[in-house]
Amino acid sequence: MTARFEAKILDRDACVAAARAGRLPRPLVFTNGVFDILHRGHATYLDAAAQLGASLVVAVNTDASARRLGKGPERPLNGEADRAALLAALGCVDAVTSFDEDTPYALIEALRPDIIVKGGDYDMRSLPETALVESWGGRALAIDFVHQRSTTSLVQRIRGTGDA
Ligand SMILES: Nc1ncnc2c1ncn2[C@@H]1O[C@H](COP(=O)(O)OP(=O)(O)OP(=O)(O)O)[C@@H](O)[C@H]1O
Ligand SMILES: O=P(O)(O)O[C@@H]1O[C@H]([C@H](O)CO)[C@@H](O)[C@H](O)[C@@H]1O
Repeated sequence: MTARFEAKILDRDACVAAARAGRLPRPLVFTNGVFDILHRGHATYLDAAAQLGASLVVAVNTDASARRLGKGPERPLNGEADRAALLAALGCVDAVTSFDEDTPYALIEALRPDIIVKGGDYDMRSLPETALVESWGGRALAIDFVHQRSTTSLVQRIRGTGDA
């Protein structure tokens, strides 16, 4: 039996087609990231992101793209299919796709979301994606952290190398 949430996982072309056909209602909110070990900070942030619009698309870095971010030699711990599945299982997420580039710029250009968001650890003004979304009248927002959690601190705790 296939889990129902698997239907939310779309390749890039299908995700862009769904957005263009109105199957992802607007305002369309977009975010991206590795989401290696999903934690409460992610869940809270994604729910807040979803409340900014009518539908939420989350794009995960492919494993090759995630490895290039330099989070550690063993990262990502969870492969892209598993990371996408856990995100798709969240009720606040309408679609999950992936990107293989270093940044989601080209995907955002194709999807043309109304709002892009990242967590409060990002300065949105420094991201090239901000000027891109603003070029068609969209907005770029950072959502403040409510729960201090991170995949990196969880890995450190498991290893006994951190106090987080
Ligand atoms: N505790 C948190 N609260 C709110 N948003 C978060 C939190 N942690 C991460 N985010 C946001 O979730 C998205 C994915 O982040 P990311 O995968 O880097 O999570 P992380 O747990 O910080 O991982 P890592 O420690 O590997 O960097 C980003 O937009 C980030 O800003
Ligand atoms: O999970 P992370 O490290 O927050 O995700 C990264 O976000 C970057 C951000 O969108 C700035 O452009 C992105 O470039 C990178 O590929 C990861 O998705």
